[in-house]
Amino acid sequence: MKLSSKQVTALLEDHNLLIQGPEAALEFDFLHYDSRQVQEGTLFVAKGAFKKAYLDGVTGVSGIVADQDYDLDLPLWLVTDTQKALAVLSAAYFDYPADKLWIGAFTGTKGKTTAAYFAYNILKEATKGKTALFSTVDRIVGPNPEDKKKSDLTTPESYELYKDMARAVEKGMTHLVMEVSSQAYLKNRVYGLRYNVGAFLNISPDHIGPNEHPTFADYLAHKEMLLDHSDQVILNAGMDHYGEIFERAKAKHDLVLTFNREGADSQLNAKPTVSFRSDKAELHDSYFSVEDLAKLPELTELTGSYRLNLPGDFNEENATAALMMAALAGAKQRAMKKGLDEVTIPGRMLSLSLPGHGVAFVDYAHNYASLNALLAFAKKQSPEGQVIVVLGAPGNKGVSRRLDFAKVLSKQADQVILTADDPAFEKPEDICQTIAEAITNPDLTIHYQMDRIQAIHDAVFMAGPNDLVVVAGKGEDPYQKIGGVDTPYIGDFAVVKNCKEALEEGNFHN
Ligand SMILES: CC(=O)N[C@H]1[C@@H](OP(=O)(O)OP(=O)(O)OC[C@H]2O[C@@H](n3ccc(=O)[nH]c3=O)[C@H](O)[C@@H]2O)O[C@H](CO)[C@@H](O)[C@@H]1O[C@H](C)C(=O)N[C@@H](C)C(=O)N[C@H](CCC(=O)O)C(=O)O
Ligand SMILES: Nc1ncnc2c1ncn2[C@@H]1O[C@H](COP(=O)(O)OP(=O)(O)OP(=O)(O)O)[C@@H](O)[C@H]1O
Repeated sequence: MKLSSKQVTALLEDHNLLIQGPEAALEFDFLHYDSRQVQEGTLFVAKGAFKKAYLDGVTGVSGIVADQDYDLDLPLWLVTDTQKALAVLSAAYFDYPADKLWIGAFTGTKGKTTAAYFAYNILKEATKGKTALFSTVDRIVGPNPEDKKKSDLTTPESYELYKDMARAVEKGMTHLVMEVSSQAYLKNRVYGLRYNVGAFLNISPDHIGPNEHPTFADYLAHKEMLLDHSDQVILNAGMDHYGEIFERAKAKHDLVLTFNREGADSQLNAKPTVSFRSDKAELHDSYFSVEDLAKLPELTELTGSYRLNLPGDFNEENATAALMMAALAGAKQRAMKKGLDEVTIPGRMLSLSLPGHGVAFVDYAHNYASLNALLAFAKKQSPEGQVIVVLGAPGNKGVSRRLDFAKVLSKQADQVILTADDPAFEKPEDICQTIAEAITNPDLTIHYQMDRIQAIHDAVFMAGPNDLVVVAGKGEDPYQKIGGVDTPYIGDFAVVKNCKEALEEGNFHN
């Protein structure tokens, strides 16, 4: 893969990004945006919080794309937007891999990872293993263990995005399911990228603050951009702000596919394209049915009953979106049923029965909307027992979550053990104190245990046979952020599993 200076100039001109470029005819063997990755013959894109000092002593850069003249004695392409420039150049450098893949994208405040795993599992089945997944948890570019790596961002930098797409194409993948964060649009990581299908799951205030979105309106506007860049769109007709989001979708699409729970209030007085209903909600899985009310030819495989290998009524919503996306990609019902029947997602709604101590859920819920959905489900499932929650809140970020958690706990929990959750540079005791002080329900029993492993043990120990233990916030995260360090942690699910094993061996003591 190479780029010529002529190509670079033409690409930047085509996208109206070029202010001024060099005359010399050059050939670049490599493209990058990080000085630590430079190789011989690199065209370097200086983006974001780049500092000239990063290139001190670095050899190999033979041209630079920047939005200012760093006085580097290198051929310079001066551009209006370096992030867009990186996206455009990366797509070309990796030979436009997006054009060789069917791409389905999910956005929303909650459920992106879950719905993406559902659609991936179905499409993997439907395409006989030729589906890739770019999620917050894993990036999977092929069928073998070495084709899977942990993600650093929900939606990667454009360069990484196209690099991994190219790897997926090289490995024979034909389909890709990905998550698209609002930040990806804000930072132009997905500038110029089109999706075959884009699904909008829900929206509630989140990601508002320094380095993210200045306001909710800005957050929503960036999420809505997915609708402009998708050939077909799927909307949850039950979500907040549906009217506005529907209008935005309608402006670009003759047909907007929608879904809603059977019997839910119809927003905009319109019947959704697809409805779903719970048939049986269990503690470890759920059974639900989906109906294509609009009788669209592209959704003929959809109508039917499904078993979802995960509990949570909100997951039926995620699953319906995933089923619609898979149907639009041409999946057959057999693949849809099998995909959902077998799916598991790292750290999302993992459940374990604890002999004599009820059932435990380990879940990644870490903001108001997700904790509320999770505890509402848990409360519904344990009419005879108590909901015992183990949680904390992170330090030095998302401070408003502390009050949000107190609000949800006050409504939906019977006991809470407040503990550490990525305290960073704050004291977990202080964070827990803030949560406790905002709890308004005098009947909610509050315990404190800063050692997270011990806190989970305590919760299991105090749970009776009809109780539910909910361990929220970290899922299977393998570390705790303490000070500036990612301190290894065995993960909430492993702790609960150890408790279960000890209970089974009659060896569980507190
Ligand atoms: C605010 C934001 O989006 N920042 C992202 C952005 O940072 P940036 O461009 O300023 O890059 P930087 O890391 O500060 O460094 C500046 C430039 O200098 C380069 N550099 C840096 C050091 C060096 O020695 N040499 C060098 O050349 C870097 O490669 C970079 O190009 O680009 C970086 C990758 O190029 C991202 O890692 C970084 O995400 C940060 C880590 C982040 O936490 N982002 C969060 C807010 C985020 O994007 N979250 C969403 C999820 C939202 C959701 O859950 O819905 C996501 O999509 O993950
Ligand atoms: N449709 C939904 N509505 C409300 N809560 C949900 C929904 N789907 C999932 N959740 C809750 O949110 C948590 C996070 O889900 P998931 O990781 O799928 O969302 P996400 O959009 O990828 O989140 P993030 O942006 O924080 O990574 C889950 O563990 C669950 O508790």
